[in-house]
Amino acid sequence: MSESGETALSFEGVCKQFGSVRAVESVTLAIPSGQFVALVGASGSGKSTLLKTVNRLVDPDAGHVVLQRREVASVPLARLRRSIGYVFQSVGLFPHMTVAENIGIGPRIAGEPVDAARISALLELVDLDPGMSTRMPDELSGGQRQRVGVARALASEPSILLMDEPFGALDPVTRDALGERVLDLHRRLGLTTVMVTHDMTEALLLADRVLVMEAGRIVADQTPSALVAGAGGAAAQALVAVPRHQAQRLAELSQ
Ligand SMILES: Nc1ncnc2c1ncn2[C@@H]1O[C@H](COP(=O)(O)OP(=O)(O)OP(=O)(O)O)[C@@H](O)[C@H]1O
Repeated sequence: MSESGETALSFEGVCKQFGSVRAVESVTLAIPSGQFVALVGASGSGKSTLLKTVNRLVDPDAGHVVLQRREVASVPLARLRRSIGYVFQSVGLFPHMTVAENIGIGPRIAGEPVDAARISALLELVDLDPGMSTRMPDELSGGQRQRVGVARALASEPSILLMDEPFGALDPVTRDALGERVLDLHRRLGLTTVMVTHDMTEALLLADRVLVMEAGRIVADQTPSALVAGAGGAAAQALVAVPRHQAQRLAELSQ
């Protein structure tokens, strides 16, 4: 972790309701620059909704979201989204565009197209052969597509990376390798990263800090080592019980 002490992203009393569902309920939180945060919790607890308030895919009913000292609501939408790398589970590559065109789409829309050397460098960042730049998305494996999604998210040189279940659809080996790669990029590029995941093992192994959401609220805010040591309360410990139990069973097998 290379935290500068400066706050990169903060939520102040953020609320979002859909009809009668209180998806996000009074979330107040500050994320220092350079931190890798995992956001975990049961399905429907509000993780994606909270993440989407940062790039304004969701506008809160109340409260403020502040990114790099500017309230996101006051930043022109295109500029805001260019300053944020966003990776989501379904990747959303354009099927009729090559890998290179997909990676360069953000800068191109902004009128600052990237050259072939930059595309190659971005592909290398995510461990893909630059020769893949001319392929179409349907000529890639799921893991390769997700790597292209990460390269695309990094193309505008964002300082913050938001990931919503980025590895959810991948096999465990690919998932592990890509998680390590993203952690490496997070460190090397000095990013601030917020990752939504259902996988507590992934959260514990990748993040500096784990936030647990329940019914729209943050109910635990702990380091991985504190969580493993038993901190965070009942909801957090119910999630930690899964990897703990698996680790015990594996240890028994090796005896
Ligand atoms: N656009 C929407 N319209 C109506 N309800 C919504 C909308 N988006 C989310 N919700 C509801 O808000 C609640 C929180 O949803 P959200 O997607 O943030 O949860 P989550 O923790 O990310 O869930 P999952 O882990 O299943 O992705 C859920 O009850 C969901 O049905």
